[in-house]
Parts: sequence; C-alpha cells; structure tokens
Amino acid sequence: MPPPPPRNLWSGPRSWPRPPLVADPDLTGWPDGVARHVLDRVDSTNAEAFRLAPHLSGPAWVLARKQEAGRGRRGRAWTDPPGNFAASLVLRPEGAAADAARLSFVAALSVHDALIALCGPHLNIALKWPNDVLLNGGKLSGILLESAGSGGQVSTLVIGIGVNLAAAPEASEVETQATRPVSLKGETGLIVTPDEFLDALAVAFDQWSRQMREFGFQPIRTAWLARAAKLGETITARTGGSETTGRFEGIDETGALILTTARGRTAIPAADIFFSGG
Ligand SMILES: O=C(O)CCCC[C@@H]1SC[C@@H]2NC(=O)N[C@@H]21
Repeated sequence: MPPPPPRNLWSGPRSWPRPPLVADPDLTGWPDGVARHVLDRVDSTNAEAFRLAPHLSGPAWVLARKQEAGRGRRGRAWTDPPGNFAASLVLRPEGAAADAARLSFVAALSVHDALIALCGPHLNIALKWPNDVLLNGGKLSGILLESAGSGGQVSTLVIGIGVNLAAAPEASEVETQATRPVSLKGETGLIVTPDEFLDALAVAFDQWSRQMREFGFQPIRTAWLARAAKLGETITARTGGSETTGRFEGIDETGALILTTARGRTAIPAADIFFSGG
C-alpha cells in the first residue's frame, strides 16, 4: 500500500482564506494598500523589487515561483528548490538606515508568526541573530535586507525572505560550519504552498510593522528576544577574520548583538553566529 500523503495540521480547505488557527480576527485577509506581484520565474526577487521600486506608489510583495539567481547574506548564493518560498517586500521608508535595519527583526518575527498561524503552535521555531529562522535547530529561513539611498537616508528598502517550505539545500551546498539547512516538509511532513505562506506573512508583517511605527523598537526587541535561540548561552560571532565568543545577553536598541566576554560587554553590529555543536 502506498504511504499516506503528508498531512497538514490544518485539515480544512487548502486555499486561502482559511479560518485562522490563531484566534485573531486580523488574520483573515491581505493588508490594505499593499500590492502583490507574482512571477513565474525571476533572477532574484530582491533584484526585481529594486527594478519595480520606481514604479510603485506604496509597499509591494514580489513572489517568484522559480528564482534562478537568489542572493544570500554576505554575497552568498541562495538556492531555491521548487516549492520553496522566495519573495521580497519593497518599501519606500524615507528614514535613516538604522531604522530600516530594525525591520529585519520585524521580518523574522513575521516569518515566525506566519509559520505558527499555518502549522499550529507546537512547531519548534526559534530566531537566530541577526535574521535567520530555525526549525528544530536547523535553518529554515533566511532574510536579506538591501537598500538604496544617499546621505544615510534609505529611499528604497527591499526585504528578501526565503523559506525552505518543500526542500532544503544539501548540507554540501552550504558552508561547513553553517547551521544545518532544513525544510518544513522534511521536518514535519506539513505542506504549505508559497502562495499560502505569502498570505500569512503579509498579514503578520503588516501587524508587526504597525506595532513598530506606533510603539517603537522596544516591543519588537522584547518579542524577538522571547523567541531567540541560545539566549544566555555561549555563542561565537565571526566577522571577517575575527571571532568573539561570549554569553549572548540580548540585542541593543540598534539591533546589535550583545555578548559578555572575558573583557566585558561588547556590542556587535554585524556578524555570522555559530553555536557550539551546530
Ligand atoms: O543568506 C541568507 O540567509 C538570506 C537569504 C535570503 C534569500 C531570499 S529568497 C528571496 C529573496 N531574493 C533573493 O535574491 N534573496 C532573498
């Protein structure tokens, strides 16, 4: 007998709108004033978002069914097996670069909430500084912020989000010490389509970004820390050739990583993080 098909926790209709698993009346529809562009194939949704930006009058999501030259952090490539999520949000924030950078925490929280809304509250998700989303300790999602502007002001901000919904790249495709890549389907058997994920993500992003506009970064920082992996534990931050190992104390008001080392407290604005044991 063939094995039963993978089962979603949610057993109702597969297409959106579906009744929310979280009792939140706002989780029912696409946010007002946000455009949505769906492409069959593209080089990179981030690149497409920049091409689109001059023609937009408001925020827009760009989703690609196939991404052929996906970009990762620090100049790495990002591979997208079919069925994975690859999308970018393009914003015209007209603010300082530091304000824009804080939106990476909004994005990570939104990926977290979209996964919980679609798959249920028992999914073992954690956030890894600065903006990875982990499932069962493996890397499920990566976020790449890119911006354009001048004089310290950001005129266009692109938030690119990749989620391994269907398949993860082979461990041999990522750097030796990188966190093991995982997929939602591989870890849980759950099937979520990119379109379904975008619906949930757009709603979650709208809610978290509104919260940041109204109340500032503090509630975002608190919510992010409540979901952070390895808080209070010893981790290693690597920037270029230098490494700092210390106790992960939290993040500051700019989003920088705070470590306590033998030399005291230090704030690290950008780095790759390594956990001992993977
Ligand atoms: O290195 C990382 O962890 C960040 C990966 C970001 C990948 C996404 S996929 C959608 C968007 N378009 C890109 O070219 N990159 C981002």
